[in-house]
Amino acid sequence: MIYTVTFNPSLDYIVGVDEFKTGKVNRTAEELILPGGKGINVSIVLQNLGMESIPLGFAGGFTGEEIRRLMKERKIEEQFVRVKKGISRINVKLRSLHVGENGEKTVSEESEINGMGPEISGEELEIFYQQLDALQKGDILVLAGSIPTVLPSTIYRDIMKRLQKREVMIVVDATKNLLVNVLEYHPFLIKPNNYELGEIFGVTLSTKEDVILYAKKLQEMGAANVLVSMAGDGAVLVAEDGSTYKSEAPEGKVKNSVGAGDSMVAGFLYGYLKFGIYEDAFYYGVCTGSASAFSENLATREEVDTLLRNIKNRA
Ligand SMILES: Nc1ncnc2c1ncn2[C@@H]1O[C@H](COP(=O)(O)OP(=O)(O)OP(=O)(O)O)[C@@H](O)[C@H]1O
Ligand SMILES: O=P(O)(O)OC[C@@]1(O)O[C@H](CO)[C@@H](O)[C@@H]1O
Repeated sequence: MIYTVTFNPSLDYIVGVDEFKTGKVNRTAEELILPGGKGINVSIVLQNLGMESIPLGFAGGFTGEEIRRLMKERKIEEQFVRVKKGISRINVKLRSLHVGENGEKTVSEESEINGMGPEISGEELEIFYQQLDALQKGDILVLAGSIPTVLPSTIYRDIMKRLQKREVMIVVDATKNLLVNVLEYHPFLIKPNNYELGEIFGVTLSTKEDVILYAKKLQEMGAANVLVSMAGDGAVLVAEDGSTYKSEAPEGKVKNSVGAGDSMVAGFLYGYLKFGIYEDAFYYGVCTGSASAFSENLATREEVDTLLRNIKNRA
């Protein structure tokens, strides 16, 4: 079974404002509320692609209940620990829409305000650890997203240490120390974007050649596969068998890029589990990421297949 972990789930309040102006009253032209948080997004996209997973994590308050309801509506069997203090966060995703002369709207800028999230007590954390203790050989665990500030930045590492003898395949999508700390436990896959990769080494990375160079450094530090996303510029993969892959992003009109990176993780996992070939996994990842960016919601099976067909025709 695939388990995804979201320590800090959210309700994503996605609003579009025509020509957004700071310091003024702006009114929404579009709005959408979606369950969010990186692990949750991975579970939703896996489900869209036809693969089951169980979301784990923590949810609290009325927002936590709404996140659970939205998962149920999608027929995803979450097992979130209910927390008593505080509420799950509401993350605001603001899109400024440029209205062209013909009335056509394009996203000109995307800004985000992510909330803090509830407290997690020692007891609540212990329930979560007991859930992890039930994982077995062959299970897959996706650790994705930020953690509430009350938790230590070694938490992903602590989880991997606890599971190290279980032969569980682990994927980590996190930033800075949360990511660097896990490398000695050899995650199967990590997926920083090029800014996050550069941040780790104190450099700015914009070309694919430089990205490959630094992705290899993370591989030397312990990661098996390093997938680096570069938003509209595509992605690179440095795979554990020594091969590297580069791809431009498929062409399309961006509607909502929130969750594109999570979709890429889901697509890569799906492709790898289905075909066992890194090249296929890579292109599944790229096309699933872009399919989400090109749609209001997260990528559907049909949207991914269309982009995959186009990318294959181009090669
Ligand atoms: N503007 C875009 N045009 C085409 N494809 C895109 C665009 N933005 C994202 N993608 C696709 O999605 C993948 C992941 O995007 P990105 O690098 O933005 O991930 P991320 O930074 O982890 O995003 P997030 O944290 O919002 O999920 C890219 O490699 C690309 O395939
Ligand atoms: O604050 P974090 O955990 O880093 O990111 C949370 C978040 O921005 O990530 C997802 C998109 O990747 C959204 O659904 C969610 O709001």
